[in-house]
Amino acid sequence: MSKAISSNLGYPRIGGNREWKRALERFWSGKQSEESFLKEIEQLRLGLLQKQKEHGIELIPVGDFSLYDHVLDTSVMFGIIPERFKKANGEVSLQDYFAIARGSKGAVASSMTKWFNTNYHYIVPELQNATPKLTHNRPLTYYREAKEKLGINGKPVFLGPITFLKLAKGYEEEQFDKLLDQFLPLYETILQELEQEGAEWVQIDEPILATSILPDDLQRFERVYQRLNIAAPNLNLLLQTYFESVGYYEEIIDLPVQGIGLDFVLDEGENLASLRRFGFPDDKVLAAGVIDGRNVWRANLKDKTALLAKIKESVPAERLIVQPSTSLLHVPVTVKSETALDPLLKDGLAFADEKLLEVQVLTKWLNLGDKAVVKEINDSAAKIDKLNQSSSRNVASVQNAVNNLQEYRADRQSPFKDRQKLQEKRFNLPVLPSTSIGSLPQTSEVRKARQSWRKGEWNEEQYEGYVKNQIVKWIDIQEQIGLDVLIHGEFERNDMVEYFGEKLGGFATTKNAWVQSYGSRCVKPPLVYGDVHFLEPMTVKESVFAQSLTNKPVKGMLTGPVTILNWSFVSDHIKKQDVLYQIALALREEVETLEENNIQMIQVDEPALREGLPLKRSKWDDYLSTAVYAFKLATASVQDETQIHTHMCYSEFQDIIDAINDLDADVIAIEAALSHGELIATFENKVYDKGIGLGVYDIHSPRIPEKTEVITTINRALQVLDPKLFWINPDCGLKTRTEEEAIPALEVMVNAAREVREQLAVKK
Ligand SMILES: CN1c2c(nc(N)[nH]c2=O)NC[C@@H]1CNc1ccc(C(=O)N[C@@H](CCC(=O)N[C@@H](CCC(=O)N[C@@H](CCC(=O)O)C(=O)O)C(=O)O)C(=O)O)cc1
Ligand SMILES: N[C@@H](CCS)C(=O)O
Ligand SMILES: [Zn+2]
Repeated sequence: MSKAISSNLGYPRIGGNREWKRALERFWSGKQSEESFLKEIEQLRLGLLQKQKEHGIELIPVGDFSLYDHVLDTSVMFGIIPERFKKANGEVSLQDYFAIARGSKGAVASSMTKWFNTNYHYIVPELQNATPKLTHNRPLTYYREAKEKLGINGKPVFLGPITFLKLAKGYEEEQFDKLLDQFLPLYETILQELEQEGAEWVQIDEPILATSILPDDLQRFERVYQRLNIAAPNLNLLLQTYFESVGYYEEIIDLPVQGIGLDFVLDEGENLASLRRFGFPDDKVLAAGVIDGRNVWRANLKDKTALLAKIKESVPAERLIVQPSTSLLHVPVTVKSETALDPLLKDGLAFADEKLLEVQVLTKWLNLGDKAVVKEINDSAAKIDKLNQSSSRNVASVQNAVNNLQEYRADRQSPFKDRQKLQEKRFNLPVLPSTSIGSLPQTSEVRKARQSWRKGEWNEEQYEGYVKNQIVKWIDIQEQIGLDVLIHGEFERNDMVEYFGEKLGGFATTKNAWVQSYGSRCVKPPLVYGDVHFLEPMTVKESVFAQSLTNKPVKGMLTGPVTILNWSFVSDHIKKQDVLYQIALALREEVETLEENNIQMIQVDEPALREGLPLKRSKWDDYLSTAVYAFKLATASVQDETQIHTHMCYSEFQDIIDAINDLDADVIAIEAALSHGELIATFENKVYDKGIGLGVYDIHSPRIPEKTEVITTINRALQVLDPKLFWINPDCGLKTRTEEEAIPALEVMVNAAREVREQLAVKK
C-alpha cells in the first residue's frame, strides 16, 4: 500500500426501507417466484455495494450479504446439511436453505443462537456425520459479481475455519483437529481460486479470537494460517477480529497473514494498550477499527484523530486500513430517513452510511493531514458538544437516586421456600401449570391498526378499543384452550424494548432505524440520549383490563433492565451501568404500580442477560453481579405473595445458571426446544430449586408440534427437574406466528401437559 485506505467489514443487508425483508417474506408466502425474487435481491445486493463505493470506501466487502444468515451460508457452502434436510440427489435448493433455518412440515429447524454478544442470531451448523465438501466457492461468486457488474475489486469476506467450527455443534472436543483437517483443504481451494481470479485482499473473520481462547486454540491458529498463507501466496489475508480486544495480542500479530484487523472501540482501549506496549510487525497491515460498528452515535472525529495519531506511532499510515470496529450489520442504514427526530439529536447520530463517511474523513486525515478535513472534524466535535450541553440529557433527581441505591431494597422479604408456600395458597395451580411467554400473534391487522393510529387516521380511543378487543378475544381463546396462567398478548406493543423506549424519559425512538435480528425479522432499538426515568404507568392499563376478564391469573408483562439496556443504543456520554440502574428504578415503579393494581404475577423478561455477557470469562463475575442486582432492584420490592416470573431465550444458558438462580425470580420460563433439549442436560449436574419452565416447543417455526414430541420433551425435563416446580410453556412469545399456528400449537402443549399430569398422578 502506498497510503492509508478506507475499508468496511460488512454492510446491512436489509436495505434502507427493509426491501430485503419484504422480498423474503413475499417469496416465503408464495407471492413471488424464485426467479423474480432472486433478480430483485441481486439488484439490492449490487445497490449496497455501489452505495459503499459512493461513500468513499476503497476496500468494499463482498459476500457478506446473505439471504438469511452468513453462518448458514458457510454451512451450506461446505455441504453441512442436517440429515433431515438432505435430498437423495445431494442438491440444496433455495427452499431447502430456508427450511434449515425455519423448519419445514417434516423437520425441525436447526438451532438458532446469539452471534457473540449481539442481538443478531445465527443458525448453528450441525456437524454430526458431516463430510465437508466445497459445494460452491461462495466468496468467488460474489467477488466476480462485483467485478463484472460494478467494476469493484471487492474484498471477499468469510468466516474463518476456527470460528466456524467453534460455533458449530455435533462433535466432541477431541474431534476438533480432525474436523479442522477436513475443512482446511476446502479453505485452501477458496483462497487459491480467489487468487487466480485476481483478488487482492480477503477478510477472514475470526471473532473467536476476542473470546477466552485457550493455548491449544492458539496453536491451531498458527497451524491453520500457516497453511492458508502457503496455499495462496499472492493473496493478502486479513485476519479480522471484533467485538472485544484479542486475548493473545503478541501471538496473534505474529500469525502468518498479511493483515490483522483489531477493534479499537470496545474494551477501554485494551488493543491500543497492547499495540503501544508490544508494537506491530513491519511486514503487516493493521486494519484499525476506530469507528464504532455497534452503536449509532456520531464519532467525535477530534478524538478519533487523536486515537489514530497514537496508532500511527506504531504503524505508519501506508500500512493502515481505516474501518469500523465491526460489521455494520448491527446498525441501521442511514440517519437521513429520520425526518421526525429533534435536529439536535439527529445531528448526534451516525448510522451505517454516515459511519462510512466518518471512515472516509479519517482516512483522508491520515493521508493528507488536518487541513484536508478540518471542517468535517470541527463540525463533528461541535455537534456532539451541543448535544452534550443540552439540558434534556441531565435529570438531577435520577442521578441522585442512582447515587443512593442503598435506599432501595434489592432482596425479596422472604426466601423462595417461604414465598412458595404463600403463592401456592394464593394461586392454587395444578402441577405442571401451563402458560405462555407474553406476546400473541402480531398479525398484519394488528400492525395496520397501530399504523393507522400513528398516522392519525385513528384516534387514541379507536386504537385502544381495538387493542381491548384483541385482549378480550385472546383471553377467551386461552380459557378455551385451558391454559392455567394467562397473558394479555402485548398487542399494544410494537416491540418489547422499543415500546418501553417510547414510554420512558431519556429515550427517543426512530422512524426507520431497523436492524436485522434473525432471518427477516428486524428490530428498531430505541436511543438512550439522557438520564432514564419513569414518566407514567406503561403497562398497567392493559394488564388490569385483561385481569378483569378472567378468574385465572394474568401475568403483568415487562421487559427487564438488562434487556432494555442491551437492545437500545446508549449514548457514550453516560456510563452504561448508571443507565442500567436508572432503567431498573423506573421499572421498579412500574412493578409497584402493577402490584398496587392487584396484578399478582409479574413477568420481567431478560432474554438479553446472557447475550450481554462479556466475551472474556475474566469479566463475567462483574457483569453478572451487576445484571442480577439490576433485576432485583426492579423486582424485589413486591410482597411475598406476588409471583415474579422471568423469561430468557435463544442463548446458551449453561454457563450462567447460577446467576439465573440469583435473580431470585419465583418462576423462570427458558427456551430449550430450539436448542433441541441441550439445556436439560445442564440440570443433571445443577440443582435448580425455583419454579422453572423449559420451553417445550419451538415458536420460531410455523410447524405445529406433535403431542408425542412435547410429551417426550416434558418427560425428559422431569428426569432432572422437580415436577412440583415445573411449568409448561413455549420457547418464547408467539408474536411471529399466525392465529392458525398459535392456537393448535398451544392446544397440543396444554393436552401434552394434561397427559403428563395424569401419568404423574397414577405414579403417585
Ligand atoms: C425476542 N426477540 C427480540 C429481540 N430484540 C428485540 N428488540 N425484540 C424482540 O422481541 N431479540 C431476540 C428476539 C428476536 N425476535 C424477534 C421476533 C420478532 C421480531 C419482529 O417481528 N419484528 C418485526 C417488527 C416489529 C415492529 O417493530 N413492528 C412495528 C412496525 C411494523 C411495520 O413494519 N409496519 C409496517 C406497516 C404495517 C403492516 O402493513 O404490516 C411498515 O412500517 O411498513 C409495529 O408493530 O408497529 C418485523 O417485521 O421484523 C423481531 C425480533
Ligand atoms: N414477552 C416477550 C418475550 C420475548 S423474549 C414475548 O412474549 O414476546
Ligand atoms: Zn423470548
